[in-house]
Amino acid sequence: MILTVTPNPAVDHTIHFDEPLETGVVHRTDDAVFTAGGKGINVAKYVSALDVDAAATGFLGGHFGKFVRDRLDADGVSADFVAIDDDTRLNTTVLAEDGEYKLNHNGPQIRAAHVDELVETVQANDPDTLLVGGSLPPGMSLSAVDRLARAGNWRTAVDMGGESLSDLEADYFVCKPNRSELAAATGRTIETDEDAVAAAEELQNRGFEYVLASLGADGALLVTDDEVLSAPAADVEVVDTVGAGDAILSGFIAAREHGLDDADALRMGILTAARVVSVAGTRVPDLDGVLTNETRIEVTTVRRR
Ligand SMILES: O=P(O)(O)OC[C@@]1(O)O[C@H](CO)[C@@H](O)[C@@H]1O
Repeated sequence: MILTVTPNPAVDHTIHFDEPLETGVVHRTDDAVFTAGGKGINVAKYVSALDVDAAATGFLGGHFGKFVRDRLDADGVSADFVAIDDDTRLNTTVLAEDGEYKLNHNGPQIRAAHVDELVETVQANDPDTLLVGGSLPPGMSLSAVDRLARAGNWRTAVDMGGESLSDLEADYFVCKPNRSELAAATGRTIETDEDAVAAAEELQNRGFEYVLASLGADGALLVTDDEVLSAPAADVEVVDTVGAGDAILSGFIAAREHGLDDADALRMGILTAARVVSVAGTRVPDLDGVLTNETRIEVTTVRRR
């Protein structure tokens, strides 16, 4: 079973405008989508839709917290969250003619007792795989992530900001940096494909079993002990890119749970992301055909290690 931890869940609010945004103008729309989000929650939703036994935990409070619980319930994702006093945040994505704007709140205050309760919740669920995803809310330190990773016999995946990746100390199964997180984690400038490979390899050498680097329109890289694999992005019409990284990681983790090899896991990540970017916000798209690899994605070996 996979348990995802989202320390800082969100109601994802996605609104669309057929015009560029301008200061001093009231833009109006009737196109709004609300979903339960936060990186770990998205992974729980997507892997559940890929036939993997999954549950979600983290901190939830207030009306938005109730919204997230209700939506997970409606999506059939089991939830075991620690209740907090302050309100879960609302994150807004504005899709305008001039681009995609992502506006994230820092989130509610977390106390030490909440973190203790979270560790106990994870231990009670005793997953095979734990995933910690997204930003840390005020009051929760990075050492709490190492504590979660070390609190039982699970393998732990992380999807966190680049600087955080370089400061983690426990052993981790996989991390999923995007291009800027790779740069932040390694201090390297990433301009070419070769730069991305070198940075992902450097990160893998620091003790991650796998580094799954999501490179947007350039697809993704998977670095293992033995090789570096690369896959292009699928050719689809993109509505918005929110949740794309969570989807790549979900496809990868789900494939591993289904016993598929590294190349198929990378393929499944790409295919899951292609479906997620084709719908607004972080709602669960139709994932039929992803498990059976209906659209073939060419995976190439960049080099053996
Ligand atoms: O502020 P964080 O925790 O880094 O990211 C949160 C978030 O932007 O990530 C998800 C998409 O990956 C969204 O569901 C959510 O709003």
